[in-house]
Amino acid sequence: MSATRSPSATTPRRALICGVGGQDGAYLTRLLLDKGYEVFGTSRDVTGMRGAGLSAVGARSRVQLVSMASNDFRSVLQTITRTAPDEVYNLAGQSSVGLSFEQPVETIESIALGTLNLLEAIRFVDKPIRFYNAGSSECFGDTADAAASEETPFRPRSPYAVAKACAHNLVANYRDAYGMHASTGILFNHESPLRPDRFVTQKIVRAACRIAAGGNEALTLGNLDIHRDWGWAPEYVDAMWRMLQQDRAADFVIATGRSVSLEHFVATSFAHFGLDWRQHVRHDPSLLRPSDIRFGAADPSLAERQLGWKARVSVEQVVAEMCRAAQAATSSGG
Ligand SMILES: C[C@H]1O[C@H](OP(=O)(O)OP(=O)(O)OC[C@H]2O[C@@H](n3cnc4c(=O)[nH]c(N)nc43)[C@H](O)[C@@H]2O)[C@@H](O)[C@@H](O)C1=O
Repeated sequence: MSATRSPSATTPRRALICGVGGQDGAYLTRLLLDKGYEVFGTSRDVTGMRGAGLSAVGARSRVQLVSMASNDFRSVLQTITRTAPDEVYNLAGQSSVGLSFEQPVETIESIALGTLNLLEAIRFVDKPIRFYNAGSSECFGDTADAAASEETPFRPRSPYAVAKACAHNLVANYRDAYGMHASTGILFNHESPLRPDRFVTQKIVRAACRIAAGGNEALTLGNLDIHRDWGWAPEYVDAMWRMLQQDRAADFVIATGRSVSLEHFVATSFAHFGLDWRQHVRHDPSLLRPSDIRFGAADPSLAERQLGWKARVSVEQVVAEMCRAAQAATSSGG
């Protein structure tokens, strides 16, 4: 089976990235521009969009921004019709697991209904558009018994995970029922300097950086006794692209294959700045989730066999890169 489609020599391929304003949107835009794509990116209201991630990867002026509300079918259909993409990447929707307990309706609507609207709009325009859906390892729930593969059943433990499981099943159904080239990437945690503070990795790294610079503060965290497979986001967007170059659409687990504890992440981050984390971290029970995943572990071997994709960056390198970026921002007053 040939893994890669060859680009046309004359017309650049068009990609539509829904939810371009986040970490993955920025890195994916950069990747696709480098591959010669014409890139359109959506956000709910592009007039108010800061686009700091796009600027950080040097792609702000080269992506064509479009306002689109993915939970509004009219808006989605209009965007697909006007941009006429060859490939659609669905990265839109509420992305915080913690916040999904506070905003369950917005979470379900933006993820599940948003994905359904995109699938329906693509079906409606009846063009051979390839569709990537950002799935999540959160769908597996706890994987204490065995590393999760594409065959592992879902046991979601948050409104976010329930929404992602619904979107995943919709994509599989549209692939089976209508022969659509639609795939879900079941991505485990992937981090970078573009992560907002809402996610634990950036919260830790920036706090350690401030403390190292003389800040008089303690870092408050919820459950330290969790394990995750943390990878490097710029590598993960390449896996997304590879999925859409396959002759046959399928779903893939994307991860490093190694899980470590949050305590290891904290200790490595503080050690980067020459600090002992135990002196600076406090437990805050208000940061505990109503239900959480204790152990998340992945088996990404299918992606290596079929997509030729393998994570190269270790969690320790992720920490080092994030710490360097935080330090550079501090020195430049950012
Ligand atoms: C694959 C998946 O990956 C991400 O979801 P996440 O794993 O929930 O990411 P997080 O960084 O918010 O939490 C990681 C763990 O860390 C624990 N934790 C402790 N103390 C704090 C704390 O203070 N803040 C946060 N945020 N978490 C804390 C928290 O309870 C959880 O067990 C998203 O990209 C999501 O979109 C996605 O799909």
